[in-house]
Amino acid sequence: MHTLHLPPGVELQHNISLVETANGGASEQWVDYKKVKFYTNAFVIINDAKVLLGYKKRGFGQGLWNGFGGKVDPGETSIQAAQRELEEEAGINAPLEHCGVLFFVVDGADAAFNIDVYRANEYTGTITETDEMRPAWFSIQKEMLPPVNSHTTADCSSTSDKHAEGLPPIPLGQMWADDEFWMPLMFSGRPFVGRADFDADSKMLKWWFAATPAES
Ligand SMILES: Nc1nc2c([nH]c(=O)n2[C@H]2C[C@H](O)[C@@H](COP(=O)(O)OP(=O)(O)OP(=O)(O)O)O2)c(=O)[nH]1
Repeated sequence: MHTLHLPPGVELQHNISLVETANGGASEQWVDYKKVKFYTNAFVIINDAKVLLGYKKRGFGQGLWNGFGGKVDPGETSIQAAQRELEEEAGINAPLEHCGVLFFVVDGADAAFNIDVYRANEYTGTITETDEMRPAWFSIQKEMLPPVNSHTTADCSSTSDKHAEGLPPIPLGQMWADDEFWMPLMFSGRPFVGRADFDADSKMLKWWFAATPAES
């Protein structure tokens, strides 16, 4: 297998084999960055049918739907930060599992974001709106499942699952533009890495994603 050329900032924690799943953008070059800050982003996914997102009411990413997360504080591990942020922003606890790493650069920002992405299939507690986030459930539309799975999902459309009945589909038009590339990898349980660069107006300039090979 040929060696993948990882974009600057994307590092592999383990020696896993990866296949490229997406790349593109009008820019030739990746945006330069001087330092890196560490963040988390967590998703609760029930029965592969619905996902909990939060509407960001203020601050960075205001007006967008996203998982729950934020900065890793000094003295905290990434998983501790992910659990704390999920509780602070949605009022719940969940057995989070690491599922991917996203490297995110905004042109002109002082630091790049290294985002550990987590998922869980269950949660405890009462989902609660906070000053920062308004949580809501969305059904996982079939298009968010990778094509390789389409033959296995044809007879059991996730949107017809009783857990997702009546829910709106994931609002990709009101989310960060890179999410459509890696969310399907998260839903299919394929560990992923990727990088997305944005200009100051949140337009995506360049992107690259890879994941472990899909099971055939
Ligand atoms: N889905 C998605 N999330 C992203 C992208 N870029 C990006 O920073 N995020 C996430 C990572 C974090 O969960 C969140 C930014 O964190 P934040 O702005 O809430 O962090 P913060 O420092 O205010 O956190 P806090 O500790 O004050 O809660 O946005 C992206 O391209 N897609």
